[in-house]
Amino acid sequence: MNGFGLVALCGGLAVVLWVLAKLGRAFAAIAETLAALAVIGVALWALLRAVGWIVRQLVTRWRSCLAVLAVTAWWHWWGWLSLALVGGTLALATLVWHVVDAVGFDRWCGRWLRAWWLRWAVYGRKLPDWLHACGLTIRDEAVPVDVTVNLVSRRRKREAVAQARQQSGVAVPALLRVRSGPSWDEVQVRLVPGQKPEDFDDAARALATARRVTRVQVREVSPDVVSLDFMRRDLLATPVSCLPLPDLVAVDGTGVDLRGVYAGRTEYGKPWLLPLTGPGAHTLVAGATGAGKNSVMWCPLVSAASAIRAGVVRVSGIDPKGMELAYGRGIFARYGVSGKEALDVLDALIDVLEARKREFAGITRDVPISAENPLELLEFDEIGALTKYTDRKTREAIVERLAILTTQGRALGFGVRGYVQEPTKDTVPVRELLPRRICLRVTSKTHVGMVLGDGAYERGAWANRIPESAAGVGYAWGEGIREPLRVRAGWVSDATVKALENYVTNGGAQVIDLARKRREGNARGTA
Ligand SMILES: Nc1ncnc2c1ncn2[C@@H]1O[C@H](COP(=O)(O)OP(=O)(O)OP(=O)(O)O)[C@@H](O)[C@H]1O
Repeated sequence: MNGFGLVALCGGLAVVLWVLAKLGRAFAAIAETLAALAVIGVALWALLRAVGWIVRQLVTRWRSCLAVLAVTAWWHWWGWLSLALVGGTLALATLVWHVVDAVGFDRWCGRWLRAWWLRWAVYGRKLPDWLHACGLTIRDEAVPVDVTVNLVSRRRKREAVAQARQQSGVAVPALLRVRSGPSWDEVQVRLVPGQKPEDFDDAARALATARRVTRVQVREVSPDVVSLDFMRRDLLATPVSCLPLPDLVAVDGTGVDLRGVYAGRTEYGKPWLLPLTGPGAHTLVAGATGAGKNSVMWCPLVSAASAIRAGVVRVSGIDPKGMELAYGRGIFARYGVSGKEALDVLDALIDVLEARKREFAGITRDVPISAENPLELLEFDEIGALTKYTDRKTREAIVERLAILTTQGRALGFGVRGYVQEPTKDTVPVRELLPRRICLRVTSKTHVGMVLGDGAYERGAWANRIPESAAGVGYAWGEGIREPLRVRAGWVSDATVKALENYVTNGGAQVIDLARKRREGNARGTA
């Protein structure tokens, strides 16, 4: 290579080196810019997430946020000592209030504090896990599941599982609201697409186990919101009393609303009202022996005592056992024990029904209840004894008359209430004609469906699990009750039945002598 070639080579190398150096600098500047942009981007992203979190907390937990803000502001301006003093005084005042007036405290303060605490400490933290464990989450199958479990500690493990669940596309119903009553927590959740309220019905028992309570009631609040009601305390654990008999002197009118008379207490601590007239007055009460069917019969009668006394309600009784109703015989205007006597009672009622039809046809669509046209209430104890376990002719005649009374009776002022141990269609052929159903303790899960209808057990009517010690406890469903309602009938002692008899008869039984009427009728027929 000559001198010129060498110079050209060196020159070329120098140019390449210069270009490379320029390129290196340009790349370094680009990389620096990208790194700076990445840092700014990450910082912005973190900031946005933080702002989003704060806004979410402010919206969803505004009370807690306000409390934290107030405490911080107090600390900042007036110092920790005054804050501790005020906090201590408030805590002491709350404690005294609770001790002096527990009911008032719970109503005005306790339930808010408890709801707030339960949301933070229990439902907010644990509900997503319970819902997931009970199969109440929806997983997006398109996203691969990647669960990482950290075994270091239970808390870290739970966080890791929760995070894994989030990352794996699992949609968990959102917790909307927690309310806490004296015995129930109402926890509202929003369903995720793909879920239906029935899914929660099916999981009710599993949820109860997860929360370690004996009962969970699922209520549909709106199409996509359900309330999971957790029963913390059983308000029906002890017997419920019936109403006292009215003061004889004080009663001028009847003062009884027959569309809803007191029959006991509901599991929510409210009075349980049963209609004796109007839609849904015909009632079927089912329960195994000793379940407390008679308190469902006596308690409303005690509540309607002044109306019975005033003649606005006329009670008839069919008592195949000849024991239960016989104890308050004077209360019943008509009374029968045997199949034949039962037919007499039913025929007498049908006579009144026909007479009312003739009198009111074309005048009114509903017979007004009054002393002239009283509510004719039929109490039919052990209905199965005469609708199944008797001779075929009597059985058919009784079923036929019951069908007439139940299908035509409502508008004409008649109410039929039947009590049965075995609620099969075979035993009570008129079962479907008694729309209001009450299921006390029964011996089998299938009986729950027979009494309350399909799906009642799944929706929380666990009547086969009522303990023998809880006589009078049962589930009511039908007419105006959206979810099975746990109730306990008011306990009526023998002395109260006697007092009721004495009260409504004004000291002496006023009964219609059906046998004499029949004899008179026969005599008229022969003449
Ligand atoms: N509401 C109630 N609260 C507490 N105890 C009750 C209640 N109702 C009934 N009992 C008690 O339970 C027992 C059985 O009640 P009851 O006679 O009403 O049962 P039943 O369902 O009519 O049984 P059977 O069909 O055998 O006559 C009674 O001894 C009574 O003391």
